[in-house]
Amino acid sequence: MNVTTPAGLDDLRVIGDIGGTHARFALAQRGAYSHLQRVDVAKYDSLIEALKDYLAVLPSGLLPSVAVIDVAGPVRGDHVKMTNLAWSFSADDMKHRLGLKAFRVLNDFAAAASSIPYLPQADCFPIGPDISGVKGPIGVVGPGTGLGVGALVPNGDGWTLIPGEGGHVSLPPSSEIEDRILVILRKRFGHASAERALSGVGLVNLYHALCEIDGVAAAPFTPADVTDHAIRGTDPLCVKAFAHFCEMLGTVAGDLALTLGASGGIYIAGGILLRFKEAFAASGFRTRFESKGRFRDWLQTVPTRLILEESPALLGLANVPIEVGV
Ligand SMILES: Nc1ncnc2c1ncn2[C@@H]1O[C@H](COP(=O)(O)OP(=O)(O)OP(=O)(O)O)[C@@H](O)[C@H]1O
Repeated sequence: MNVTTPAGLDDLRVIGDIGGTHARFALAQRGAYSHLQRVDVAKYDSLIEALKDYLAVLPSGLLPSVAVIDVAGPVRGDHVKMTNLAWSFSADDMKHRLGLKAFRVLNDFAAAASSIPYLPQADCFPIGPDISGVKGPIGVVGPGTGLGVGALVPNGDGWTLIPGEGGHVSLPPSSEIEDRILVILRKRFGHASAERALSGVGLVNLYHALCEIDGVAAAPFTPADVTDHAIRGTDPLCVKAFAHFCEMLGTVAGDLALTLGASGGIYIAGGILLRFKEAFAASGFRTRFESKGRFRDWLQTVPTRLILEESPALLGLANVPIEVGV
């Protein structure tokens, strides 16, 4: 007989947040997690190798019976393929090979969104006015290796999770210079998605486009070089690239708020901006977020917050329900 435990929070679960650059593994039970380990995904050819290495060094007696994993990419059915990493797997096959009772896979920004109700206030840094007491749908957007987008919609006492691929919406330019940036990115990529500008590589794409517009040779900068020069003010085109990055993110976040009717707020996640919270708060992000013509008044009531937790998805994975067959 197949009995199901609706939440499955009592089972010791191994959780994993698999990004395009790092994977973070931990153990979770009753909504809290411990034994966090971050690994470089480039060191492994597959998820099972990385997961087995993590499980092998756990203290004896800690044997998870279920797994809840998120990946950067769409999750449709049993076979999962990541967008920015050459890993693919079958959830059912993983369950059997690891001898687990259940193996659930979510999109990484669905996992990040599901953490919002559990995030301590200290981990939410207001960008713009500190608006509290809001209710309603919540959006999450996060530049990292790619651009992740997810949402939570209130449903009775709980939430419905909306995974999507909002990082691949078309890039919305909102000024003459951004129109020119868009033309350059479209020539290069065909479809110029938001992710082409709003990610680690996107920062470099913006810098290159600005060099082309100014007719100067681009230096071989990494994303970290671009932000380093921007924050220290040592390269004017890096300063501009970071400014456009924040403003374009404001446009995308405002679009998400309007599309969802996100009166509960828009949260910014991802590994890039939490390194620069003051510079981000001082940027044109919030002004751009509110610049939506007749909807400015409404957007002024919507909070925008930077998540300071490095991997909010883990908190989401520790709390999502999982059906455990016994
Ligand atoms: N200081 C920095 N400034 C700008 N971009 C950076 C910086 N450090 C890393 N990045 C870029 O951020 C992206 C994500 O790297 P990060 O180290 O945040 O990994 P992560 O948190 O595991 O993200 P993901 O889950 O997307 O893999 C990469 O494209 C990387 O080049």
